[in-house]
Amino acid sequence: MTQSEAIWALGAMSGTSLDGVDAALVETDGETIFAFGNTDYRPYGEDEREVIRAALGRWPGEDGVQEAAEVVETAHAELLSRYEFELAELVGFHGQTLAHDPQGRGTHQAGDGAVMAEVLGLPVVWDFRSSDVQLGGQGAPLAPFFHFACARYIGAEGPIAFLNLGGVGNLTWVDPTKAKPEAEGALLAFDTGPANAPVNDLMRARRGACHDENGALAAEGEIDERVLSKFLDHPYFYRMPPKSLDRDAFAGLSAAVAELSDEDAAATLTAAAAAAVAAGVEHFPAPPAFLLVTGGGRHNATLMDLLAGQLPFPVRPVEAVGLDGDMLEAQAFAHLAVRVLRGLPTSCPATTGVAAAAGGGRISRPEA
Ligand SMILES: Nc1ncnc2c1ncn2[C@@H]1O[C@H](COP(=O)(O)OP(=O)(O)OP(=O)(O)O)[C@@H](O)[C@H]1O
Ligand SMILES: CC(=O)N[C@H]1[C@@H]2OC[C@@H](O2)[C@@H](O)[C@@H]1O[C@H](C)C(=O)O
Repeated sequence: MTQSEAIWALGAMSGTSLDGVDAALVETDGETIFAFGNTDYRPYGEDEREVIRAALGRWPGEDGVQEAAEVVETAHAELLSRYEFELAELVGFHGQTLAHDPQGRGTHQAGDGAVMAEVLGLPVVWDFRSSDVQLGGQGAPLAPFFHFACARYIGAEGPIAFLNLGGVGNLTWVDPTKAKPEAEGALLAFDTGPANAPVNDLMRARRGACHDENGALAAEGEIDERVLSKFLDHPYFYRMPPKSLDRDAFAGLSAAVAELSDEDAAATLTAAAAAAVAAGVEHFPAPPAFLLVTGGGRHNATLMDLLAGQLPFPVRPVEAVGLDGDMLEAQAFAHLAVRVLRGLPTSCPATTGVAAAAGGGRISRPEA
């Protein structure tokens, strides 16, 4: 594949922390990243966030879901039609995960790609996760196939790792010397556990804030070791990867800090996020040269310090290698959209647990 066969794809991600929509342009052929382009962000207003929050855990057709989908579509339409994205030839639209139960009811991302295709006048790739789940996979994480391309883009010569600290955390171990992402031994990826979501929920309930800015509140508290060790007894940590989580899978953790002071609760939830990552890296097939941290949690100094203290290899924000940690997931869905368009796989046994490398996603085109 040569650069002339690459296109500018626009990816959009509305993540589990419900803060807003990220969008980013990537020039890619779905295998090689040639360039990163413009990025932008559109936060949800408090009213919009409440509509989405009210629909969390719900499935298509249930109360509040259509309203949430409309909020998601409106926010995306506003963001993706901005002038700075005029280069876009294809859109990768993740939507907003409302519910994720791969072993049960499936996975549900709100937002209709066919509507987006009409509004934007561009082909839209969407519903990235369902077919993987139907094939027996976890439907997540999907960013690893993009991480493989990123590892090559930054010139990594051996195994490295990515950690996304969003609402939920997820780890990707990647060996970019393998021929392709679905090759044996190229990837291992899985969700680590709760990352920012429990801290955000605590801050909202107790302080009326959306997050613990820079981890300042957590830094003032004492970690409750009893709560932490009970958290680490959760069977999720003993399961072999691949494995994925629903945002609220660890609801008991928030209940366990209910009696603690604000400071101690924040410290304990932040320590839980770090401990989940430390438990996760035990599954790596070999030590990575370094771990690159992406997602909003890398702005939390308390969390980053805990990670640096607990992990046996260097921990750096992805900016250390010239990537944009606020936009990596949006960029991932741009890259994955091109893979879907070209019929390339987006998941494999080592990323979602699907039986064999699989493609996913639906393609909707504007009618005329
Ligand atoms: N300055 C900061 N200090 C502390 N935490 C921060 C800061 N900035 C962002 N965060 C945390 O990062 C979160 C947003 O992260 P991000 O945008 O990566 O999540 P997401 O994409 O919604 O989630 P996911 O990756 O799980 O889908 C915020 O909700 C907050 O908890
Ligand atoms: C079901 C779902 O939306 N999962 C998200 C969520 O947010 C982080 C983590 O949990 C990851 O599994 C996934 O997103 C990223 C982008 C992924 O698929 O790689």
